[in-house]
Amino acid sequence: MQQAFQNSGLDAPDAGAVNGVIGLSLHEAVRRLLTDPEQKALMESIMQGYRECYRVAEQHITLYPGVHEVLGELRKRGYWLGVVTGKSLPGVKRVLETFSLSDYFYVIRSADCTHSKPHPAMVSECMAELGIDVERTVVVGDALFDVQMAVAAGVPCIGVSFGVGERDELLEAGAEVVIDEFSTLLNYFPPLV
Ligand SMILES: O=C(O)COP(=O)(O)O
Repeated sequence: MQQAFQNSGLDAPDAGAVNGVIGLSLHEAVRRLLTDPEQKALMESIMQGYRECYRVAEQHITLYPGVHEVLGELRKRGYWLGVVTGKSLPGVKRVLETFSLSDYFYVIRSADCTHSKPHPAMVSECMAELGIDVERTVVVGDALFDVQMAVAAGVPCIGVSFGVGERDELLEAGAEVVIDEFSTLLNYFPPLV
């Protein structure tokens, strides 16, 4: 993001500010970082610059340890998994395909198709598509916007400490618990079948 701002002739926002918009749609993230978000041409230029930088950077994405094992076990235990993301649909599909994760997820909502987090739409739409209600849904997320989205949707949220957000801010925003390792998730999802 910092590079994208510089490529558009602007000062780079500081790292803390960039960290604070992770999870939002690209449009909303840039809007919040710009001092004058009314400058439409500038918005477009930064967004385009970001996409180009991101395509280079995404080649270095790695998975947290145990992701395949945990997702496979959750599926085996009878849980229906979905992804709700600030990424674009092509972006999230590329990640899922690159890491052979697509088959774990029954439903995907991305911020280019509906409202950005922290609006509850992505969670609500996933529940509607799967035909399940708030009593049988849990959001797992690493960012403040994930917890805020879950709260707005009326769904409990398990926070994770190894991503964007700080433990305390996730708990303060309403996360039920914050876990430190991906595999700990299994403690909260006993077998359904
Ligand atoms: O990593 C991103 O690009 C956005 O984060 P998210 O997928 O948790 O919304």
